[in-house]
Amino acid sequence: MTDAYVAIEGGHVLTGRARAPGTARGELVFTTAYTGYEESLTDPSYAEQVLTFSYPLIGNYGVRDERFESADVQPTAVVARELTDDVAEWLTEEGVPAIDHLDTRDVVTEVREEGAMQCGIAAGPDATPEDARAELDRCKAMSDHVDIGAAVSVTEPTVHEGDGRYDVALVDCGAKGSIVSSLVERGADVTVLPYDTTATTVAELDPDVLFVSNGPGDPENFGAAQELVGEFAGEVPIAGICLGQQIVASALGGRTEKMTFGHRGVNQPVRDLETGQVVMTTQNHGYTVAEPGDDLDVTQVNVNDDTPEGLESDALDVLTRQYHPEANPGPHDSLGFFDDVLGMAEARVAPTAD
Ligand SMILES: NC(=O)CC[C@H](N)C(=O)O
Repeated sequence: MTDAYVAIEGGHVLTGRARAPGTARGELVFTTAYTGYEESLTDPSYAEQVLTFSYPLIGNYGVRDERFESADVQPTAVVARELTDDVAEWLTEEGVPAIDHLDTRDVVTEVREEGAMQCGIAAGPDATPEDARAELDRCKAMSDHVDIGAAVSVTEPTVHEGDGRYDVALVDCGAKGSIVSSLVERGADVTVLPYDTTATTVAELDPDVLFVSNGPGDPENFGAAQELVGEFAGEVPIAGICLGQQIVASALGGRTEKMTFGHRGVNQPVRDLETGQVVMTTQNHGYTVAEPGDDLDVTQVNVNDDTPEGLESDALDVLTRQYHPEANPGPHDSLGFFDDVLGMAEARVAPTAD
């Protein structure tokens, strides 16, 4: 049945089957993750994107909200080879258009060759290719979503209590829930702060770590978070994940750039330059740090393309990762990152004699 359309930048329209009705637009990206569709679909980093799953069957173990990373489905629309009824019903309830029965190999090949592209979606009994094209016409470039932080961040500080051993201020640029829980489980009280929090608020909290979260869009559209990093670097240990790494690098004199199609999946190999060890990581990013700046060292790289996966400064107590150590979805190989981050806090909580 053909009742769903994907209009792709450049003009052509792919056809498929509507699994959740509606119209939408966004940046067309793909993930190779073969598990963790609930986590991916609720990851705020996917805001303003149309998420294509390259794995051919999505939804075969149902939908359970305990696996959600946020309260909402975050991509503007979903594309897959085959979506189960469970996922189709969930996306219908959430009002997020979904399309299957198209050849996702073609979509992935095209995105790999042309880069992440704008697209328009129309799905449902009355949908037409023109509806999809009209959505494409209204689609903005990712970097033009200058207010994207406001759409995904808390509006008021929110406290998640651990056992009070450390105080972490988490700047919420679209944080995944499991970043918060990874810190709370390790004894941190986590104050989740709006993406545009001022230095005065952070100074009043006097945290042991300033942590910049993952999130959607272009890191250059997170000026307030960059200012916080610039203000507190050298005073308070700083950590960042994904968008957080990009924001930290930009704030400390580095530079970010957009990648052709990015890294999205759960088996991206990352090499630690000191130990030589390679770990499998979860990734979801379309920007990368092009230059780390003078203060930060690249300590980990992507095995496939050598892009920076870890940045550190011993002098400034900065530790960031481009991948997602919290997993959800994906392997748990790098959960130790959270111990290392809280290790920086340990030095402040219980300073050693030297
Ligand atoms: N997962 C993330 O934090 C994504 C970071 C950023 N929006 C990017 O696409 O590169």
